[in-house]
Amino acid sequence: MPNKKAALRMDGWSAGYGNSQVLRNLKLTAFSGEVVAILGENGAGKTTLFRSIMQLLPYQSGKIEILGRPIERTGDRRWARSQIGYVPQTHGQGRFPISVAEAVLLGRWGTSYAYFRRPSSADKDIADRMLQVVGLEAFKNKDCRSLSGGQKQRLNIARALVREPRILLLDEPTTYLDRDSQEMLASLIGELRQFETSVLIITHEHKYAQAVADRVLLLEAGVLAEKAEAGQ
Ligand SMILES: Nc1ncnc2c1ncn2[C@@H]1O[C@H](COP(=O)(O)OP(=O)(O)OP(=O)(O)O)[C@@H](O)[C@H]1O
Repeated sequence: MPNKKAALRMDGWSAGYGNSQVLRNLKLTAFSGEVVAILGENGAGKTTLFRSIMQLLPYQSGKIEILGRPIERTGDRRWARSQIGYVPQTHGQGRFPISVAEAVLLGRWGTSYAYFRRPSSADKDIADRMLQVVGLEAFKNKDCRSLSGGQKQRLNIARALVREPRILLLDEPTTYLDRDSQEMLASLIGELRQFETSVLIITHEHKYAQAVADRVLLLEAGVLAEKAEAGQ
């Protein structure tokens, strides 16, 4: 059951590229511990919505609040990004000869350790915990290049989770997954509720959205609308 603290609030939000407006007057609230799926056809503006939430687009108009804090200035934007975990659609992992555990630990880079600071035992503990959460514990010493597509997706999620984000954005997480892996991912998303993270998933798979989300929203030509209650 999601608690009713808003992790993200957008109101009257419009955004786009240069003179073109992609998102129009959008209103969106996502609560802590809630899973929200955003459905939309190609070009509907789903990625643009994620870019907006991550404060990567120039401001057009509207209000956005993360954990109750209005995001207005550069410092707010930097802080907002530190609260958000993003799992991209592409694998992105597996190009370097490092272990799965090391790849997950890299997710902590820039939080508690960076250039002249080594990862602490607390960093390593949280990396171990998230490896367990995503079910990759047995693979921790394996070369991350040897993982399957579904396992790489899990690794990406663990790497986002070690930053302890309050909002987790999953961009088309099922793209490279077979049915079994899709089901495993659905149960993993369910488990994420325990962290009181607000999970936003963009997808164009209606059935998957209904199965994993508490709420399903439909983005059509830059306009967001409530679809149907999940599970109906
Ligand atoms: N960097 C950009 N510069 C200009 N226009 C862009 C840019 N990125 C996206 N667009 C345009 O914005 C609109 C929405 O794109 P967006 O990538 O948000 O859609 P999407 O719903 O994620 O699509 P898909 O399902 O195909 O990934 C499209 O018309 C696209 O051409």
